Amino acid sequence: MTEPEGSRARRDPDALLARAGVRGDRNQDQHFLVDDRVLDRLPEYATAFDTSHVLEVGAGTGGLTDRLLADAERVTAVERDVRLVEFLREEFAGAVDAGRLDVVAGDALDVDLPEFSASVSNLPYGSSSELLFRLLPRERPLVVMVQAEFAERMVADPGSSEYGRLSVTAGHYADAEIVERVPREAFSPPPAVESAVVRTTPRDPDYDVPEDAFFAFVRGVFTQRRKTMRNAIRNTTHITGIADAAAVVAAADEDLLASRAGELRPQEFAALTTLAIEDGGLAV
Ligand SMILES: C[S@@+](CC[C@H](N)C(=O)[O-])C[C@H]1O[C@@H](n2cnc3c(N)ncnc32)[C@H](O)[C@@H]1O
Repeated sequence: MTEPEGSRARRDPDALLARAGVRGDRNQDQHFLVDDRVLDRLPEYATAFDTSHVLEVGAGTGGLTDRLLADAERVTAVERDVRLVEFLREEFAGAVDAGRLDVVAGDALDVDLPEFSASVSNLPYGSSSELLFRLLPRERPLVVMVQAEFAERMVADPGSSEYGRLSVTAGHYADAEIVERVPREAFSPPPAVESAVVRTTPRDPDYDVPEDAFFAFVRGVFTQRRKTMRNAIRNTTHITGIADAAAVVAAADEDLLASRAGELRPQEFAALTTLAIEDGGLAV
């Protein structure tokens, strides 16, 4: 009989790599976590959350999957590399047969995602941004390993050089914090740069705005982050979808118009988006 995952010693990540018979391919964003202490800590960052169904994006050789199965009732692990999908299904056959693990083969940007209660993932760095734009709107807690510089952009405050569209998006959906920095040596092969673990806790924003219009506005004006908002609004109608930029500029607060996108708080973008809808013909 297969031992229940919760009661067994954790799998050695080097042994998993050896059994899988693969080497991480940098071109496929394959940097496997081989530091036991980091692997053990990742699920601990999610202990305050509902872990009845944990989503793991990019399961690799299963070092993290193994730790997640120890705590979670169910895990869905998405993996794009078919060799690794086959390996995971064999290595974790007991959990698969028990209905506790579903290994989904495919690109996490395209596959149908389940109704997960939280996600704990060592994300493929090349797709971190698109993956977060997919995961954050699901309004579930996330514990994600990303490049350190990316993590800093996620948690950045207005006025800092790291503040941008990613910070506004993360801040719209959640409180985001860096909980750990992880050196390159924790991975095989080591990535080019340091990594960090970010935890996001979902909450409602303290403003009310139609989301599609808000994100179209934010996406547009950040393409002109060196310009004042007055010029950014005028120059980006092809991205924002504003029909009458002059009307928005005429109605907007002078201080906001003289600022740059990197200085505005999410609620100020929301106020300008509302003007763009009411006066500038921005569709919702
Ligand atoms: C950084 S590795 C993490 C592996 C494992 N979770 C670990 O911590 O050791 C990222 C994994 O995501 C897979 N991957 C890359 N892009 C992907 C995508 N778009 N969708 C699903 N998996 C992807 C890679 O094959 C790789 O196994």
